[in-house]
Amino acid sequence: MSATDPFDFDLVVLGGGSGGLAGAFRAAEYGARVALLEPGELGGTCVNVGCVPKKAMWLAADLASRIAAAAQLGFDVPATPAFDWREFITDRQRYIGGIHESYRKRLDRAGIVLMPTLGSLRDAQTVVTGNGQCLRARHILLATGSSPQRPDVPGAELGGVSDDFFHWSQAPARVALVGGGYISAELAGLLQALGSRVDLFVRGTRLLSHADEEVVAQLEDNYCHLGIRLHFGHRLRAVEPAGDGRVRLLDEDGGASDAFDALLFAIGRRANSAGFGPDAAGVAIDARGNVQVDAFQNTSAVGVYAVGDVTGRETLTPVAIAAARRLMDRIFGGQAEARLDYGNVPTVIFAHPPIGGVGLTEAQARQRYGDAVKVYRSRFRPMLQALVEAPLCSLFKLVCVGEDERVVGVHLCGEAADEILQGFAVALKLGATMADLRDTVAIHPTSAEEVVLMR
Ligand SMILES: Cc1cc2nc3c(=O)[nH]c(=O)nc-3n(C[C@H](O)[C@H](O)[C@H](O)COP(=O)(O)OP(=O)(O)OC[C@H]3O[C@@H](n4cnc5c(N)ncnc54)[C@H](O)[C@@H]3O)c2cc1C
Ligand SMILES: NC(=O)c1ccc[n+]([C@@H]2O[C@H](COP(=O)([O-])OP(=O)(O)OC[C@H]3O[C@@H](n4cnc5c(N)ncnc54)[C@H](O)[C@@H]3O)[C@@H](O)[C@H]2O)c1
Repeated sequence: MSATDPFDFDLVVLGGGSGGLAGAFRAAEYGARVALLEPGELGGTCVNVGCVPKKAMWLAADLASRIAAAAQLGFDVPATPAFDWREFITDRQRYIGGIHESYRKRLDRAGIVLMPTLGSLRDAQTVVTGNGQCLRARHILLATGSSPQRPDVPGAELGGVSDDFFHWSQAPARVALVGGGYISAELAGLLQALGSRVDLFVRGTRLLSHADEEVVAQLEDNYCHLGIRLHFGHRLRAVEPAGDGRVRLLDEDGGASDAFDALLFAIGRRANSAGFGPDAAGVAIDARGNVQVDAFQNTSAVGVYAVGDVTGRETLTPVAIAAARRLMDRIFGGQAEARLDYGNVPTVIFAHPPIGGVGLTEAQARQRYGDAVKVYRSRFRPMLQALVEAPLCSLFKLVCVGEDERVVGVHLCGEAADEILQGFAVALKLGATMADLRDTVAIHPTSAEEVVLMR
């Protein structure tokens, strides 16, 4: 702080996860003096108990399926190979340790002051650290993320949440998952592939209510073929012990489930908005606990901003990162209109096979454009599945509107959907039409070519 500058920092960031780190680095690139407060491991949910360890487990599960396919195709490998989960986790955690280390080095190089502490707001320009130190800040970024929820039913403490899953050291023989969203869909596929028998208990009538219904139905069909048991319309009343450390689910109709070795709840997350003292700075929180922000990530307190899961908007890592970077471009980079366009965010669920989409689902498009909607679809067996004579199918679907058949939705369920979607998300954002796709020469033989060959 200079004699004339009342501020210790140009920016103080609460939270060293996806959004907080991205904001801190971008601000420092513009020459801002930045402090980052993070009481836990750098990288937040994504790096430690989210995207990264999840994708590692997904890769292990994908390998298991491919080894099984190899056994059918003449390779001298066992059809159900032994998997040393503990050894894999050691490798996974070493990889994550490398990410922590690289963040630490980058923070050092960027001159960002890292404080291993919780922060709270005293007012809109003052952050108090865990040991009572006051930091005067010209700007404050809230990037405190979210936490997994448990249902409010008797016995809920007998189940775990996704954070607990990442501490497991083996595949339980029988696993129950409660919830029909991203995490349930992902963990069901990977646990089944790694040797567990999975039952999925869903309150509604389908998985993944945000995604295209027909494409989700294809995933559900594939899951049934893989032996995952789907229980729709399940209203959980309680969880009770079933002996030997196992548990049983009781439903509101008086039914009782089989006994399970492990139970995980994946029923959504709640913003970490209570702990940093929003009231002291006049930061408004909505009824669901999310920090309210406008289109420029401004909270109701001048000079205080929020990005990522704590805002409850499109709670995905790349969204938190993009929102934080654009915010810093605006505050420190002189780009007065910089803000994230929350439309057409592509998203992938790392199920088996993966499922992803960008733009409007068919139902959303019909609601908005009525009869002007035209849908193209291709259902096919990828070559590897056909070679091993497995019943698993892919479904790729394009949602178009108007006479020029502008593509407003791309929805893919199938092998490599996770890698294929990104490029088509660019095409959709640029306003591609069916004619543009058809005018693009296919890459053969791939799954991706189906997108440009639809008639
Ligand atoms: C199991 C799982 C899998 C996921 N998979 C994907 C995926 O494949 N792709 C994807 O895009 N997204 C995925 N997500 C979502 C993604 O992880 C989040 O959207 C993303 O991490 C949000 O970033 P964030 O910066 O808002 O919060 P976080 O990454 O959660 O970081 C918040 C940080 O703030 C810290 N903190 C909290 N309170 C304070 C305080 N008062 N002061 C200082 N620090 C504080 C916390 O310790 C934490 O480190 C997944 C999530 C889960 C749970
Ligand atoms: N691949 C990815 O990008 C990825 C992966 C995992 C998580 N995430 C992010 O993390 C968020 C949280 O994931 P999630 O799966 O916990 O939440 P979710 O919002 O995706 O799904 C929650 C599910 O739980 C159900 N539910 C809610 N309350 C319930 C209750 N009391 N009893 C039974 N069911 C209940 C909902 O109907 C819904 O099906 C996601 O919304 C997503 O933004 C992203």
